[in-house]
Amino acid sequence: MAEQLLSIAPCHDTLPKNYIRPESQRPRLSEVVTDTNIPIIDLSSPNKSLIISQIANACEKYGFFQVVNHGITEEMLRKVMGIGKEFFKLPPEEKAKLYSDDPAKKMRLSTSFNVRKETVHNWRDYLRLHCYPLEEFVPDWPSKPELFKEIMSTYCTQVRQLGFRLFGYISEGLGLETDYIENVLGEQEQHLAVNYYPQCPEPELTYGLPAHTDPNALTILLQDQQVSGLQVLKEGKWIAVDPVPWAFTINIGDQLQALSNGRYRSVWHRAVVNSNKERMSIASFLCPCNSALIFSHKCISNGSSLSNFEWLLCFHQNHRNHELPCKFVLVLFLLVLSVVRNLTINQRKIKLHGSSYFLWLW
Ligand SMILES: O=C(O)CCC(=O)C(=O)O
Ligand SMILES: [Fe+2]
Repeated sequence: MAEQLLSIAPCHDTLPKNYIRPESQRPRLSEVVTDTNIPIIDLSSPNKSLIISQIANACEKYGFFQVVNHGITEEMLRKVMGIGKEFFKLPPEEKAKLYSDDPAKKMRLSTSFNVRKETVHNWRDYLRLHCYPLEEFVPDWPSKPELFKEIMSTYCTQVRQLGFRLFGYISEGLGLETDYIENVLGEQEQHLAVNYYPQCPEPELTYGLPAHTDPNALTILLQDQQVSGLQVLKEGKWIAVDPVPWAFTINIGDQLQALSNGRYRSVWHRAVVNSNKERMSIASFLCPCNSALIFSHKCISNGSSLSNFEWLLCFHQNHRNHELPCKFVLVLFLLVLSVVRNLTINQRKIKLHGSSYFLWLW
């Protein structure tokens, strides 16, 4: 029901019960570290091998980095942020028309994460759009605000180009051909999420988005310029990734972790909320095409064939939208496969990602 949208509901003085996390799962905001070491990489440097090595280093150590002088103009980014904010200020009846809680929908305005299944909600509304190929999806995008389609489609095209440039640097950093990752991922899907986190009466008790890794290949995030909220997990501590003016925050997703045989990490991250300012972020997700088989290159995986971890990701990618009985068979198949095949990467990683895989799948 559209009334569940936080951007429609009247302001709350206290946090409604169904947003309150159990004590042990709360964000403990006072323990968050402000680490200025999350790498900031200047993409305009004439020294390409320096860019490649900085990105490789960031991917291995952090799984996260920010890029500046990335080629997308400040004017464009201001327009995108502006139109996103305008969208969430539309009158309730306009937003209600776009509301859906069906995760299979390729254009939906929704709230929290998956309101149909979850017991505790997140303090977030979001507009989720499929963006590639544009001509297929743009006709169904919101027609208000008036310039929404025009600005967002230009933005998506530019972000895609930036993503491909980054794939080139990441491939080279792994010792592969420049176009290796682009070729493996195939005719990539691209999704966009405009995340809107309203002011929250009790930010200590809830999340905008709880800890997760991104299941796609690469995420290109435009953060709110005024308000921080993104945090990444490093060595057991949550580190705030404060916005750098008009930078993009880039993170490695699970598919690139698999492709790099775990050398580059898809890092746990979360978004927290605050009591005095609303926040917005715009995430662009580059995803392999549905038929892509993600496995690590033999140079990275020491000549081994598909590991279980890679199989999990392949199956996740290809079957995540299937109905429950089909998923059940797939999970059984995976379990048998796990036993039959000798694991080629260390057990701990497989277990960790196996469990996050099961979370997505269900
Ligand atoms: O809002 C943010 O800073 C994080 C968003 C995010 O992690 C996501 O959309 O997957
Ligand atoms: Fe994320």
